[in-house]
Amino acid sequence: MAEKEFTTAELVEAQAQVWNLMFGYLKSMCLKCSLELGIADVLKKHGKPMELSELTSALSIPPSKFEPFDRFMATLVHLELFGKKQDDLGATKYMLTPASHLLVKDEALNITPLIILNLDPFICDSSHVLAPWFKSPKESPFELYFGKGITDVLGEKPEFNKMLNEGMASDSRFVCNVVMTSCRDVFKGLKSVVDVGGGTGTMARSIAHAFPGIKCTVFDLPHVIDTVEDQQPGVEYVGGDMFASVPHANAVLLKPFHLERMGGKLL
Ligand SMILES: C[S@@+](CC[C@H](N)C(=O)[O-])C[C@H]1O[C@@H](n2cnc3c(N)ncnc32)[C@H](O)[C@@H]1O
Repeated sequence: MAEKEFTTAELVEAQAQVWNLMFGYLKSMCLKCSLELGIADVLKKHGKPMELSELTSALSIPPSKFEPFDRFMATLVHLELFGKKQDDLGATKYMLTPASHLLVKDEALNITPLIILNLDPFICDSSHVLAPWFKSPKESPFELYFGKGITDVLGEKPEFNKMLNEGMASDSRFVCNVVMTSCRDVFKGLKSVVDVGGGTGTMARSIAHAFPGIKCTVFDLPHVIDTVEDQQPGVEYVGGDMFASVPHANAVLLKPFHLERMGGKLL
């Protein structure tokens, strides 16, 4: 059967689609840049919408970068990371949106450590070798890129281990808040819970705090459990390999597991 011919209009639309994919990484980099500049923190501290000149002054952006910064803010507004409105005098003012609220560092529910983790070259770089990975015997792109699995690298490099644990803990704080306010019923009747791959135990600590009658266990690889400094009484910490055995409990919590980080073993 002859291959379907595409119309010029379809191909022009397709080109826009491919361009969108081609430059998709810039959305992530804009998020990273806004975090590093501390735009959300400055807006939060100011307490009300800010004009561009106020933002550039608070962020110490030099005049030579005013124009690109203006375009950068327009991009962030387009991405709905920040909002803008005109005041009564017609001046454009920038403000926080729910998304940028999550970037404010001194807010309890900020998820900045998770963003820092996932946009660090340590995590991103191996995505450049996806194609060779499909044709290689390596278990993960990470292993192909770094020559060893992420667990081995984390065991050797405490700074990455710390970044991973802080990133996951910030995600857990967020999820805990949502679960504890909206899904409390799932814990009804439980006497014990084991958080498998529970990291530093943020989730288990919250459950133990909210439901003192539930025995909570954090189960993770030994090198992770060994680094937990503030082990809370009432929460048990157990090091081990989930593929060997898991401590017994009424319920098992798995949150969230990246297959690549598990060496692809769950695939
Ligand atoms: C993506 S993190 C999630 C951490 C935590 N559940 C959270 O949401 O913040 C995955 C966790 O699984 C742990 N892990 C990986 N392989 C494991 C294994 N074989 N046995 C137990 N834990 C493992 C990692 O050390 C890491 O802490």
